[in-house]
Amino acid sequence: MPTPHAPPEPHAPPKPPEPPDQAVPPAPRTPQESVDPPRPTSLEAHGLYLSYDGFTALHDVSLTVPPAKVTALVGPNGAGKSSLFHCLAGALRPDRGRIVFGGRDITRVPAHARTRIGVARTFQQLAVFPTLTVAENVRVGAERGRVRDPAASDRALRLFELDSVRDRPAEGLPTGTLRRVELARALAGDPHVLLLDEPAAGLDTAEVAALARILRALAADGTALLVVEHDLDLVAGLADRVYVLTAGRVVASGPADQVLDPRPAPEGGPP
Ligand SMILES: Nc1ncnc2c1ncn2[C@@H]1O[C@H](COP(=O)(O)OP(=O)(O)OP(=O)(O)O)[C@@H](O)[C@H]1O
Repeated sequence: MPTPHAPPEPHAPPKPPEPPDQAVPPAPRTPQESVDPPRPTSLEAHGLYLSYDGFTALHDVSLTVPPAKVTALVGPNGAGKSSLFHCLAGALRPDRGRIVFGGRDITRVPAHARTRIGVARTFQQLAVFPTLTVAENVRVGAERGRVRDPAASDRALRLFELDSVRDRPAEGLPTGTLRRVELARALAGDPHVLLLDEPAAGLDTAEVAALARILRALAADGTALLVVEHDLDLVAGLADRVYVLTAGRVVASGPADQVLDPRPAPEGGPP
């Protein structure tokens, strides 16, 4: 039975960066590439099927996460959102179908190698290293993402307004701050694609608004973003395209204002 890979063990020290994966040539990138948009690298799922002990959790699911756009994945509990997310991140391998990144089939590429070629993710359950400082946590993300430029971590810390807490251990910081640490860590690796699993969970209204601004800025800079999110107000204001998953199938997709349940028309108005 497939199970998602566990997030990094919260109390374990970070693993050292792994050697380059010979089987997966990295997408062409340079240290300067982060300031050279656009980066036309899409992540695509084609006809994915996934089952757990005979229960089909994903049924012929296709989706595209294009560069410079925010794509959202919504649906009721148990719809298969996490299953699809794990397939895209490489933590689960689909039974059938293909995952394609920048034109290459990466279906069999494991999660850690996907991070190195530019597909970064965050976790629904916060997975920061509690004894490391905020800056050290973010540097782990830079190392995982093949970024050697120390300025990349500093940029991510600044973007998520973490400079004032950069030397504090992650342990004991508020949830909203830790969520930003996790986002900064994912971004520090200079990913082409950012997969965000409920990024607004535990954030207050002001933090959600700030998050939306940052995510829009990242998309404007060329990053492909996928957001799995229950907060439909955030999705409505953020996403360029929304996929609705129900019982393991994509039942609707399109621009947010067309796909998300519109308010009922006023009585006597047009049908
Ligand atoms: N490891 C597993 N073993 C067996 N069934 C699983 C497993 N993981 C998920 N499922 C089942 O697969 C279906 C899809 O689950 P999934 O977690 O992907 O949905 P979801 O849309 O992310 O739900 P939620 O919004 O509640 O997180 C559900 O019916 C769930 O019970």
